[in-house]
Amino acid sequence: MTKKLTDIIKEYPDAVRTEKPLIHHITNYVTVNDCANITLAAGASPVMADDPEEAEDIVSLASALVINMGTLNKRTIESMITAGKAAKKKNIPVIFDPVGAGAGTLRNETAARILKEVRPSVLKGNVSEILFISGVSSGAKGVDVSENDKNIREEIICEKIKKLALKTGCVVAATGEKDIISDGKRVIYVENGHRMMSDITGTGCMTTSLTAVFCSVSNDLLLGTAAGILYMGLAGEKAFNEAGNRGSGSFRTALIDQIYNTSRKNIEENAKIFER
Ligand SMILES: Nc1ncnc2c1ncn2[C@@H]1O[C@H](COP(=O)(O)OP(=O)(O)O)[C@@H](O)[C@H]1O
Ligand SMILES: Cc1ncsc1CCOP(=O)(O)O
Ligand SMILES: [Mg+2]
Repeated sequence: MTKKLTDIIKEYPDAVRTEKPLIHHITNYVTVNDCANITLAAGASPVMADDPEEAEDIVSLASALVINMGTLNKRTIESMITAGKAAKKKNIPVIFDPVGAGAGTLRNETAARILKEVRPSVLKGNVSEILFISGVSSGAKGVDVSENDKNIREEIICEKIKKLALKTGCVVAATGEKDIISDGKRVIYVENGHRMMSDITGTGCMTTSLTAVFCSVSNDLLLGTAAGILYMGLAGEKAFNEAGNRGSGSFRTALIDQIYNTSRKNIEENAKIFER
């Protein structure tokens, strides 16, 4: 089964470089530049456009839409809903990252509203955000995973994700040391990555951008999502080997370099992706 998954996913980077899909982002102002650069590094083309007046025009040109609620405000909420609905109408995959869900009323209500009104194709967040949306009260204080949630048993997370996928109709992914992805029936685990990835802001957001990139060239959103997470994890491991000893700034640059230099050999030799 592992061989089959990697055999499919290893074709995606070449497809992206051939098709150069446009990825519309409505995202936060903390990590927006890293998201644009990781999208380019993967061979796709980013456009960041968050005004309600142009949301529909821009998304109609795109091959995928990222909705990232990291620095939410009333104006961008309107854009997220408008662009999200327009994308769904045109069958453009919508990747929703509910950054900070659980941290306050505006975020919590907006996440619920986007799930209900847009019905995203993929819901991808860190384990605290996904557990909160699935109804488990989260100990998270902001946008990072809580210590408490890091220790929740894998089987419990897996069950919650499967149920949430069935309830929302989304492919659901929870990231962390181990990443778990499900469409409600199939469950994929990715065990690549490095703990230094949580020493910089933006690894989650960049993973969401990559998920959108690969979903735009895949006809299987479960595999497109797994690919975004897998390639980010593989890049994290190599970036650590190359630059981890220099510190977190160099590690961040090395991560983008590794996506730029993604190789078939790396996925063939190092991917730890399993379907159980
Ligand atoms: N302890 C860890 N070990 C390995 N990979 C990790 C670890 N923590 C996070 N990652 C990886 O970092 C990326 C971002 O995940 P995460 O930190 O959960 O998201 P966020 O930045 O949204 O909180 C994912 O690719 C995930 O697999
Ligand atoms: C720090 C911060 N605050 C609002 S959005 C954001 C970035 C979150 O990025 P990530 O989810 O990739 O850690
Ligand atoms: Mg995040």
